[in-house]
Amino acid sequence: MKVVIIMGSKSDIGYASKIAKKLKDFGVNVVMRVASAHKTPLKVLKIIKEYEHEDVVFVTVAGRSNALSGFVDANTTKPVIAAPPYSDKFGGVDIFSSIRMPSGVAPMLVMEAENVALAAVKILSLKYDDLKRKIAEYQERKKMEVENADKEVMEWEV
Ligand SMILES: Nc1c(C(=O)O)ncn1[C@@H]1O[C@H](COP(=O)(O)O)[C@@H](O)[C@H]1O
Repeated sequence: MKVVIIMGSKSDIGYASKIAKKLKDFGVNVVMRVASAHKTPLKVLKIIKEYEHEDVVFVTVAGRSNALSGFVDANTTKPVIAAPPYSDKFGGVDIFSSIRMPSGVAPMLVMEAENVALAAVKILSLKYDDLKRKIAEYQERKKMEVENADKEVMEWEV
C-alpha cells in the first residue's frame, strides 16, 4: 500500500515533499517520481504500469497547464488526486486547467498539501483499518485545536 506522487517537473519538489511529509505522519509509504504528460507521456504510462498490481493512490502535482492529472486518471483504474501547486502568477488562472475534465476522466482536485494527504489516506483506509484509527485521532486533534482557540479567544483582552 502506498501513495505515488508524480510531479511534472523537479521544480514541484517543494510542494510534493510537503504532501509526502504529511503522508509519512500517517505512516503511509510514499514514492516520488517525475514525469510529464506534455513532455514524456510514455514515461508517465510506464510509471503507472509499474504500480499496476499494488494498492496505490496516485497524486499528481503539476503546475501551469495541468495535463498530467487527467492523463494519469485516464490510464489507470486507481484513484488519482490532482494536487496542483498554488501559484498566483497570471492571477492564479493555472488552477482552471485542473477543474473541468473531459467525460470519463475524473482526477479529484484537492488543494493544500495537508488536505491532499488526508484525502489519499482516507481512500487507503477503506482497505487498511489501521488508517481509520489514525484518521479519527487526527480529526480529534483538529477539533481540540478549535476548542483551544475558542477558550483563548473568549479570554482575549480587547
Ligand atoms: N503541468 C505540467 C506538465 C503536464 O501536465 O504534463 N508537465 C509539466 N508541468 C508543469 O509545468 C511547470 C514547469 O515545468 P518545467 O520545469 O518543466 O518548465 C511545473 O509546475 C510542472 O509540473
